[in-house]
Amino acid sequence: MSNVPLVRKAIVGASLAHAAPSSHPNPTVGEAQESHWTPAALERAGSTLKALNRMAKRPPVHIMFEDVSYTVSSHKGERKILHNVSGEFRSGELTCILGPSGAGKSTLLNILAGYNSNGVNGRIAVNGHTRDMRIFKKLSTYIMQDDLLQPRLTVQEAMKVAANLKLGKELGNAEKELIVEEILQTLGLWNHKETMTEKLSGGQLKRLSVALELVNNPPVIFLDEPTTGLDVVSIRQLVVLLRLLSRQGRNIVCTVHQPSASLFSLFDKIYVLARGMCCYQGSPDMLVPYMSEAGHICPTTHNPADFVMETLVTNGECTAQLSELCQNGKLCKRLDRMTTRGGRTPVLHSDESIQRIFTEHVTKDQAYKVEFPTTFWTQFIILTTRMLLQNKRNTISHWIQLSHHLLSAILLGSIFFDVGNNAAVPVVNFKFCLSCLVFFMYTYIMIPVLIFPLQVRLLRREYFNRWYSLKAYYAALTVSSIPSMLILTTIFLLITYFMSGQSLEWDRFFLFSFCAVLVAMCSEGLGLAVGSAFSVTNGSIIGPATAAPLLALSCYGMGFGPFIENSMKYMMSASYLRYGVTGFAVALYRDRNVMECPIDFCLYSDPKLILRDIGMEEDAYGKQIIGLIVFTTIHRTLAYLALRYRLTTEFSNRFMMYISKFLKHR
Ligand SMILES: Nc1ncnc2c1ncn2[C@@H]1O[C@H](COP(=O)(O)OP(=O)(O)OP(=O)(O)O)[C@@H](O)[C@H]1O
Repeated sequence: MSNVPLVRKAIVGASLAHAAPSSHPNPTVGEAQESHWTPAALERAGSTLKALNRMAKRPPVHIMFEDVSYTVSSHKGERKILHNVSGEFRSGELTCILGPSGAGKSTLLNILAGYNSNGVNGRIAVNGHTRDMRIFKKLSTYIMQDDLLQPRLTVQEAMKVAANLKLGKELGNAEKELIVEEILQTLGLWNHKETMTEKLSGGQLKRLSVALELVNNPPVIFLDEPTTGLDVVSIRQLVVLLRLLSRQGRNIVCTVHQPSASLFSLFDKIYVLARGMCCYQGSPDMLVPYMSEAGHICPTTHNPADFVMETLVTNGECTAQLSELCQNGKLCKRLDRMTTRGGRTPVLHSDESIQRIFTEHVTKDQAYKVEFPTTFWTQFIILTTRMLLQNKRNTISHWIQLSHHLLSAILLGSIFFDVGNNAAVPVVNFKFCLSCLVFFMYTYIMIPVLIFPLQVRLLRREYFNRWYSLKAYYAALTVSSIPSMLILTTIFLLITYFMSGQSLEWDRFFLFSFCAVLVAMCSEGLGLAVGSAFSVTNGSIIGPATAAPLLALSCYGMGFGPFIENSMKYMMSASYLRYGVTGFAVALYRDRNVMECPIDFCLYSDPKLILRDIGMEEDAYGKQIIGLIVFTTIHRTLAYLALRYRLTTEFSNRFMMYISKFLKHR
């Protein structure tokens, strides 16, 4: 391909280097405040990111990909989303992946960040070596389009958690605080450090997403549509910020829908995708000459980004033509000497020097240690503290749950008022046990089914960016839910147990309550398993649908206990609810004195007979507790595996693929 002599003049837009000098003695403190958050202030603020620069130097990371294709399978057959695209993204550069909607931008970013691996073919290399995901994940961070931030934490608290998890013992507390302060000041968030994350504006949220991931100074940052939903000023501020971060030696790659002309000129490199093919790769200045070479002349008054998008969308043959011209990304159009509009020349390492620095760091640098920066216990303590703080601040949820437990307890207490020691109505008291069982089952299955899918989205970014291990998160999740569960369960039981007139023996109350807590924990485990694997909509169907047969099995045999068939006994032992209801009944009736009989004759004055006729005569309390503990462990392990599978692979894609393959072969 011949070089095009025509080099388009600098495109519209204020140059960073033309910014006026600061009058503030400390630019990071004064000028990065929101009201003065100009590109010039940012540029100067960035140069004073001393704390970040003091951290372990990260090697330049240069990403090269060759003939990358991505195929998805569905019931309609296979569909190729990316068609053997190639390209390279270099350290010290800010790259923009551009293209019409549905071109495959997010898909390419997902693949390069390592978020998608299923159905991907081709070669992805990091500094000349085939990418090792375990190492690459430590060097890169991925800020996704729909990233959610942890709620009920202030900006500073969120940053502190990030620093404690991501920096570990590498630095002391004072240094971590300094880094947090500097990043917040640079990103114009220092004045909002006490603001709760859910109260931040869209632009501030995006900046906080970047700030959280900057804490450990990653050499590669991927951002999917960071400018979506922001106004022009915020977009510009964000891109200027990314540009200055790239100037510190980072490799920053983002997708942008439709950059304005001034924004376009801020990127060092443009990678144009259309219909899963690369149509251009190179500096923004070279795009117009490149298009002219292919016979598409951009009017001088036109924004080159708009022009290329319009041409690709309206001219069907243009995609294939441009893709051929740049060899689907194998060719990169650069100026011979790439100078920025301030006269500064970014240092672009030759492949050999990058290779050398990389190899040195592989052996020496902390960055290449594969383990997490903190130990399991540190992660567990930080995450448990965060979850307890978030739970404590969720006052609306507390009131809802407290009201739910109080009202349900009063309702059940009223329905079954004083039936506990009445030998004339033993079946009614058994129904009381069943009602308590249903209460604990539905309450504790449905809470995680409804809440956990959102938690999974919150967890996704932190887990993918290796803040902590899933085991530590899961252990913290389990432990942090126990205090409120214990308090609410005790309130419910105190009311219902005494209102329903059960035997006033503390040991019976304790055994009944212990069994109730285990039913609640076991149900919560089941709810977590459903919430980990399914969306709220599907989970709301699957949760109760799973519980219904278990409930039916738990009360089978009422009235004909001695005649329950062996096959049914086996099936009933597969329902954790059977252990629960048996535990309740045994706690109330085993080794108990004769009950009161307010009428002439009561068949069930002897509690032994009740246990016999509901088929629980032979059942020991300890066996029920062991059964509940075993099922709690099974449910919670299933939940952990479902969560892990969902976070580490494209679970739903694979699942759908297997289903479609299965249907096809029938
Ligand atoms: N797992 C999948 N299954 C089926 N189709 C998929 C899958 N992932 C992506 N696609 C399809 O691939 C195409 C490219 O999707 P992608 O999200 O990468 O586009 P994009 O360029 O980021 O679009 P936008 O700018 O609108 O976000 C779309 O048509 C999308 O429907």
